Amino acid sequence: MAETLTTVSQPRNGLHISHSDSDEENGDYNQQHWQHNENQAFSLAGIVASKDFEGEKGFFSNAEKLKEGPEKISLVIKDQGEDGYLLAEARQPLWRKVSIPSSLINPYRIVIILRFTILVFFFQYRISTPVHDAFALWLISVICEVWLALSWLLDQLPKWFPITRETYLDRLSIRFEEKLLGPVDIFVTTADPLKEPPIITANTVLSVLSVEYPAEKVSCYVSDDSASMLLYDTLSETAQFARIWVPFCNKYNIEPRAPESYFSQKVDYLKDKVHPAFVRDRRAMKREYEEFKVRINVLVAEAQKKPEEGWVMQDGTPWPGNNTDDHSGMIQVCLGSAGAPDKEGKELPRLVYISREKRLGYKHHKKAGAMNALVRVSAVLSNAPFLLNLDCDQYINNSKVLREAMCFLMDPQLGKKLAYVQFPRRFDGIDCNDRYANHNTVLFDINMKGLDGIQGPVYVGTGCVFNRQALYGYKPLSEKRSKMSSSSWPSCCCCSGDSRSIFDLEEMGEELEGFDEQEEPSFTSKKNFEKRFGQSPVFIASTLMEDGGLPKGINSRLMMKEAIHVISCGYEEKTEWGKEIGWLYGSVTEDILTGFNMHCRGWKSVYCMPERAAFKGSAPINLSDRLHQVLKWALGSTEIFFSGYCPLWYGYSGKLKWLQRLAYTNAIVYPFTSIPLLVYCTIPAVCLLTGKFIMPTLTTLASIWLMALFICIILTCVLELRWSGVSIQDWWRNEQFWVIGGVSAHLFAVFQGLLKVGGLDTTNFTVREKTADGTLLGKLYLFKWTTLLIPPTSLVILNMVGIVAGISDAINNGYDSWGPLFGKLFFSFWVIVHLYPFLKGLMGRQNRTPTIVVLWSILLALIFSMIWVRFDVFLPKKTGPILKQCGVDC
Ligand SMILES: O=c1ccn([C@@H]2O[C@H](COP(=O)(O)OP(=O)(O)O[C@H]3O[C@H](CO)[C@@H](O)[C@H](O)[C@H]3O)[C@@H](O)[C@H]2O)c(=O)[nH]1
Ligand SMILES: [Mn+2]
Repeated sequence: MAETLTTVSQPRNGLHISHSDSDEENGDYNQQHWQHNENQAFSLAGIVASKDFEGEKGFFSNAEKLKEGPEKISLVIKDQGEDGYLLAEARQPLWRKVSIPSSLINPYRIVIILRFTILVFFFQYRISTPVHDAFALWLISVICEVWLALSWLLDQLPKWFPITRETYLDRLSIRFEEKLLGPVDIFVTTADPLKEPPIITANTVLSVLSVEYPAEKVSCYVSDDSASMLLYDTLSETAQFARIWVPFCNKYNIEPRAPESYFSQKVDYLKDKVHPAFVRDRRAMKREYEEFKVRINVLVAEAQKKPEEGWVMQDGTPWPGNNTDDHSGMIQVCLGSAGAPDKEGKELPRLVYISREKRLGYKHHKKAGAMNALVRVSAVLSNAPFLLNLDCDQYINNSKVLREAMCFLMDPQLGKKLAYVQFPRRFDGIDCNDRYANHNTVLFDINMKGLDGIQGPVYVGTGCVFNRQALYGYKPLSEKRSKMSSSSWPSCCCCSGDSRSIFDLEEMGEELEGFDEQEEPSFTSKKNFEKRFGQSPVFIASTLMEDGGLPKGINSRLMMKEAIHVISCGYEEKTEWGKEIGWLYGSVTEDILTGFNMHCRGWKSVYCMPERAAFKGSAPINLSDRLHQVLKWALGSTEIFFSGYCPLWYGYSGKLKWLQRLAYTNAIVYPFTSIPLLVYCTIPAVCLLTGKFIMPTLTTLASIWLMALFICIILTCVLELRWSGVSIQDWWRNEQFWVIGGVSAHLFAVFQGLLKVGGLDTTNFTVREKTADGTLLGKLYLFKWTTLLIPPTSLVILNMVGIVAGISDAINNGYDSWGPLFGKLFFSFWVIVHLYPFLKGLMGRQNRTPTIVVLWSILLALIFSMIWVRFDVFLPKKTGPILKQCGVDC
């Protein structure tokens, strides 16, 4: 293969070799490359705590001189000629937008319009025909109907342009040599080793370390908000185990690369493809993994009881994090380039343990705060241009996932405007019926595809690859720093030309003090940068490196010192962190808020659904935990609603597309729909009990409107399922859980949100508990009482009583009343059917089906006994008047 090697130096906005005329939406061909000074800080070993700097004693036993200067990047351009094919192939786009076939989408759109039109006529009829003997009931139900219809519209419109996308990983490899792929910093957040078992985190970390990507381009940062020595020890063990696990993964190209889930898969050794060497190695590896697990379990067991004098590290020094809420920042490089090749001598990705400083009196802002600390510390230590964010229980299930993301992020056109690539969340260990709609299929397979066709999917908190620059509060590249004097940098007067030179560390020599000796003009802009990013010159310098990489000329000791500095608890004071940059504070759903702010700035996002699920995580599978999770999300939304960031009135100066705004509005106001929902679930019971109804006797025209409406509702659903490929069962689960969550968690969220606004609520969410044995469903039947259960329980009882009362009443009043009763019963059954999974959850495990059967039997028994009683009453009733007459007469 003839190759021409061309060396190019680094231009500002990436190098444009070719001449494509295709537009951004199709990912045209241009070359881009990434300059990266790898591993500078990773030759360090030893735990670093901020207090150690106070005494100025170095912790860096084997601190290494840095490699000098940025490496020049070689671009390989395949020669024309026999390899013309490759060149042609490399010029092809890296991804393609796949529209939904118009035969599927157009009928869907037509039905939506039809449904909307019919709704208008329906409401015209509803409003013009009040029920006079039940006016209040009628009024309430009409208000609820209008409200629900609006919420439907809010949910429906953003699904107008659904798309899917296709990536071409082979073209990515042809176009970008391994060396040219963009480096990625991967963040794993943990907060509590008791609720988040270390073995789960270890699995996530192992899946990261063995990801199919050049090892020198991957750094894994594990954030530990609990400052637990258990996690720290676990990571050291994990680093050791990675030395044999990673080569095994690469050798046999296995999936997934999280050992727990890999070994729980069945392998058919009788299949002819299985090589004997593989069988042998797999067995050996399985044994190794079991031993690894035993070691972790020993650590966990040891960690159960904290010694009085606190934890002590292996070398005898006390553990700096003995007080979880008040401790210094800690950084430990568990795997670095220097001393950490794998068993076969190949380089491993870097693995860094981070525990940010915590002090009493400083808000730590939970996950968002942890993420921001990670953004800064990684900027100082590796500064990869891309970031992947994972919860500790979300492992990489598709080892090519980083390449998938690069197909978009490294696209020379789209990449400039792309804030993040979001992958769907998929889960392990959910009961096969998915009783509480944990898979969230409707969100991940319908709504997100719809958003992808507008401005991009919302950020869901995990499984998302970011463009680092998008987190720094900039607008997309075209109007970014080169025009810093404009809006985003109001008082910056001196940034003509290449802003990078302002903070070129090289000019300032190795010591940071160099920054303090800046001349006047740079000084003002330096002040602006500090106001924004905080007082770290190294960090500020790193933000100016558009393509990542570390500034040259600072040594690793300084880097570590800066790293500790940027994770100190006071670092964010008087800066824009959490307000304009990084993960935003102020809501328990920091994810929606952060993504929303990026979209407001004009960034796009992309939804990527590789065939093999990209990530997998755990989900709360029992009723109470699930309701609490939904409560947390809904409360997060109400918080945003009452904050300054409500999509109804925030960000009109920006570049948010209006359908995208509708989608965000929907994501924020949905908890409020719980109010009409609750009312509407109560109405049928009230109707049955009072014998009134929300509608007057139907005219023929009215029944036609009603029928048409029902048909349209069913049709939209059917057509939606057809274009999205979602199964009817998943959809139904989602409907059910929408009602269950609506009348419990969402409702509470609304009130707690209101209380919070009034400063009265102090709800604190702790970390959700994750189970290590994802395959065991024991927890599904775990029953914990929470107040969340009250409203749905009451609804069930109320409607059951209503049914009983209604039926007995009808029996009492003769067969004429069965007609109107049918309508009321229908609505009541509708409520009960939706709440059915809730009812099952309420029953708990003890004799699963029997209890439910018992319950139903009680209901039926009630009905029949009522019938019997009524018949009994019925007989004297008929004779009653006669008797009475008799009595009068006699
Ligand atoms: O003080 C904290 C609290 C939490 N976490 C981490 O944050 C992640 C999410 O917390 P979890 O308790 O698992 O919450 P979930 O309900 O599963 O969170 C979902 O919803 C959140 C809010 O929308 C998102 O941020 C999450 O990514 C998403 O998984 C976990 O890795 C935690 O370790 C921290 O690092 N520090
Ligand atoms: Mn989680």
